[in-house]
Amino acid sequence: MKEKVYILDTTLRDGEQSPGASMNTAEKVRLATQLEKLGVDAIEAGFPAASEGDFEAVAEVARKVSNSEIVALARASVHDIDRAWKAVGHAAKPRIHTFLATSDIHMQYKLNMSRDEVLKSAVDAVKYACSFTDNVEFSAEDGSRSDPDFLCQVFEAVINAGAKVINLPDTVGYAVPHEFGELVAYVRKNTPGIDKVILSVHCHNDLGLAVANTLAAIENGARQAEVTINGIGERAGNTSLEELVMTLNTRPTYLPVTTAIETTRIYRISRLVSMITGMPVQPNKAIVGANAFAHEAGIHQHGVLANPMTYEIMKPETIGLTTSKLVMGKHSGKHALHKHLKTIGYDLSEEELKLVFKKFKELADKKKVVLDEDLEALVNEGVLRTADIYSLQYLHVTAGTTVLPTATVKMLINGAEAFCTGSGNGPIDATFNAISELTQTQSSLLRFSVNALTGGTDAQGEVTVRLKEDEIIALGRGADPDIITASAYAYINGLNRLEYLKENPARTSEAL
Ligand SMILES: CC(=O)SCCNC(=O)CCNC(=O)[C@H](O)C(C)(C)COP(=O)(O)OP(=O)(O)OC[C@H]1O[C@@H](n2cnc3c(N)ncnc32)[C@H](O)[C@@H]1OP(=O)(O)O
Ligand SMILES: CC(C)C(=O)C(=O)O
Ligand SMILES: [Mg+2]
Repeated sequence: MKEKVYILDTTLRDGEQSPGASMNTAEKVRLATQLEKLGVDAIEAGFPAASEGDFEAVAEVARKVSNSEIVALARASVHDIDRAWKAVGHAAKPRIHTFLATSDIHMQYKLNMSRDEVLKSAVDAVKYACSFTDNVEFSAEDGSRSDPDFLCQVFEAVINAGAKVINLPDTVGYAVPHEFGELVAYVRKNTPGIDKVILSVHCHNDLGLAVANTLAAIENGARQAEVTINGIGERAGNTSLEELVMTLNTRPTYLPVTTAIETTRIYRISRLVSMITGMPVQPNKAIVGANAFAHEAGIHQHGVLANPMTYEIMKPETIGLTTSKLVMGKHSGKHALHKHLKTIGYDLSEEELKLVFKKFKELADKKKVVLDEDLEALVNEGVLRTADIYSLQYLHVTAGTTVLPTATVKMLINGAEAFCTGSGNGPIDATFNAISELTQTQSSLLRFSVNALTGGTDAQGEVTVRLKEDEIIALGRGADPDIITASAYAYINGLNRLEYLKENPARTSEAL
């Protein structure tokens, strides 16, 4: 039988201490309701003495949530504890969390207090909080940099004063896993009464070790982990809930513990936190990053198509995603391209695939991600087309603030040279009018879009047009550093496709 590790989520308190991540009451309530559904044992909703707004938010969360404990943070002071209790006293399961620093540097420079004064103040605070509720947590701020014997002395005293949860924070993220694990073991061995309470840890990620330190602590007997969604929190953040829980879930024999977290809710709550706080999740973030279940390299994509477990240690469904993603880019291979083309409606023969694959690689060298629309154009161009009727030979455009935009176009039409001059509202309109005049076509332009294929003012411009003639629709695409030339290529490309589709109506639905 596995022992339970209690999860205290502090996204609404320490997470909110991320610069710019402040949440209002409605946002805190919305998140707290989702955290409750996620199955966290306790929600630290805020620091009621910090402001009227936070007091209100904690009080409202305490009204709305009934399954998870609602925790309010307070300094070791009568005023803060009074505010904390006023805010959470009406919760179905309230907890007061009071804290005081125990490291020499914090006591000397920040608190201006001696060890004896800190010991007394911690005991007084816990006793006062216990006059409201028997559910009191005490944290020794900067515990990991405190003298271990003094730490044990303070813990013993606050346990005797009534604290039910004893928290050992690595406030500044200075600990390393084996050392932090040893400190937890030391505290367990040298604090009388520690087995009657829950030993908790609260790690920060300044060295990127918050999750590793929390795991080391659990390995050594800690049974509450303080975490945040997406690992947000003061400075570099806190232990990330999703990384901790998914490590325990994915490696079930690593530690003999379990949590009550409903993992299939992880992805959506990660998105919600990101949306509410305005803090984007980095794409390569473990578990919830956009790339965590995305594969770009051809060798990986081939493996994943054969059996996802070749390159996926977790099923995407476990965190609430429907599937993993095969991203079409310059590292993709033929297997993935074939499969992807099928999903967007093109079942190509071996020969056709070879042709499109070559063009796909050329395009992928220029573009970061190849979109479905690009693939569609490649298929249309490479497979669904015969020799062009129209091609551009020459284009000269005059445009500016004081001249009528004019375009002179020379084309090859069925092998014969032809040229004419057209005018229009702008240089592209003038070019299109000249081409339309030369080709004597009646198509209408349904869409015209310009994208930069690369960055900077020297970017390749890519133009896409959608043309319609007699109920037949064709896409045209052209690329050139000059967007007027790119537009001419796209228009002529679209006209060639229209001609082809008129001759081959069976291909029409594929080209749409
Ligand atoms: C590690 C952590 O995450 S701790 C939690 C951090 N969270 C916050 O700070 C919440 C937001 N904070 C605030 O809104 C404000 O700092 C308040 C309302 C709490 C206090 O504001 P102020 O009274 O203006 O004090 P200020 O923030 O400048 O300084 C902190 C004071 O608290 C004292 N203090 C710090 N920690 C504690 C503690 N655990 N117990 C008692 N006093 C403490 C400091 O010594 C200092 O006291 P002083 O004013 O007598 O010098
Ligand atoms: C208040 C305490 C638990 C804290 O956030 C820390 O020490 O990092
Ligand atoms: Mg903290």
